[in-house]
Amino acid sequence: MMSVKGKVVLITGAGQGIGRGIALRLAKDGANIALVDLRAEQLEGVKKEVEAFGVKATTFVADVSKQDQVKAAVDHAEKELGGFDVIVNNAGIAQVKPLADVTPEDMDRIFRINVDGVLWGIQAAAAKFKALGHKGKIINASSIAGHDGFAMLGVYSATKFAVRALTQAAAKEYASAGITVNAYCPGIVGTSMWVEIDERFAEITGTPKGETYKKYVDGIALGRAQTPEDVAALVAFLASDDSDYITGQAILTDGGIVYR
Ligand SMILES: NC(=O)C1=CN([C@@H]2O[C@H](COP(=O)(O)OP(=O)(O)OC[C@H]3O[C@@H](n4cnc5c(N)ncnc54)[C@H](O)[C@@H]3O)[C@@H](O)[C@H]2O)C=CC1
Ligand SMILES: CC(=O)C(C)=O
Repeated sequence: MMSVKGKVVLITGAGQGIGRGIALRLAKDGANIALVDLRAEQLEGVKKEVEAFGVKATTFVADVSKQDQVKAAVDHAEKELGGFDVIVNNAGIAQVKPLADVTPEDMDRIFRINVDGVLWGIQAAAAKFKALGHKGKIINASSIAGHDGFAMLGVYSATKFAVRALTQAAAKEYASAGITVNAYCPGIVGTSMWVEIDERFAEITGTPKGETYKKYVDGIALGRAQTPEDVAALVAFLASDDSDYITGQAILTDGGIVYR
C-alpha cells in the first residue's frame, strides 16, 4: 500500500497554493509535516489544517534562497518532529517579461529562489539523511515550463529546466546513499501564481484579464484547470515507498499539455 504514515516531510512554499495542497494530502496520508514559507501567518493557518488530520506539524519561517536558513529549517524539522524522511522543494516564483526587458536583477532574484533554493534543499536534506543513516526522498518543483520554454515566461522556464538538471545530477550523486531525487512538473494550476501571471500578461500585452488563463486552460486535453490536489497526488506517490525504484525523473502532471 502507498504510504507515508509516520514519515517526517518538510515542504517549502507551504503557506498557500500547491505547497499547502501537498501538506494537506500528505497529512491525510499520515505524515508529520514541517511547513516552511516566508510568511508566518499563512503557515499558522495551514498548520491548524494539517493538525486536523491527527498528525504532528511544525512551522519555520525561512527564505529558500538563503542556504543557512534552509539548513536551519531541516534541523528544526528533525528536532521538532523526531526524524527526517522527505523534502519537497516546492517554493518558487514566476516572472512574466519579454526576454528583451529582463535585467540582471531579475535574473538574480528568480534564479536565487527557484534554482538556488532547490539546491540548498537538496544539500540540506541529503546531509541530514546521511547523518541519520537512512534513505530519503528529495522531490523538486519543476513545471511544464521545465520541458518547453514558454514565451514571456522565458527566464522562469530556464529556472525550471535548471531544476530538472539538478534533479538528474543529484539522483546520480546520491543513489549510492539510498536517496532518490525526482521532480514534479505541473501544468496550469489555479493558484495565486496564475492570477499574477494572467494580470502581468494583461498589463504587458493588453489581453483582457482572465483571457490568458482561459487560453491556456482551453488547451488542456482533459478540459479543466489543474488543482493543487492533482499535483499533490503525484507528490504523495513520489514521497511513498511505492516510488523507491524511480530516481532522476521529472514527471509531467498537466492533464495533457506537454507530451514527452
Ligand atoms: N501554479 C502553477 O500553475 C504552477 C506552479 N508550479 C510551481 O509550483 C510551485 C508552487 O507554485 P504555486 O503554489 O502555484 O505558487 P504560489 O505563488 O501560490 O505559492 C508559492 C509559495 O511559496 C512561497 N515563497 C515564495 N518565495 C519564497 C522564498 N524565497 N522562500 C520561502 N517561500 C517562498 C510564497 O510565500 C508562497 O506561499 C512553484 O515552484 C511553481 O513554480 C509549476 C507549474 C505550474
Ligand atoms: C506557472 C507555470 O509553471 C506555468 C507554465 O504555468
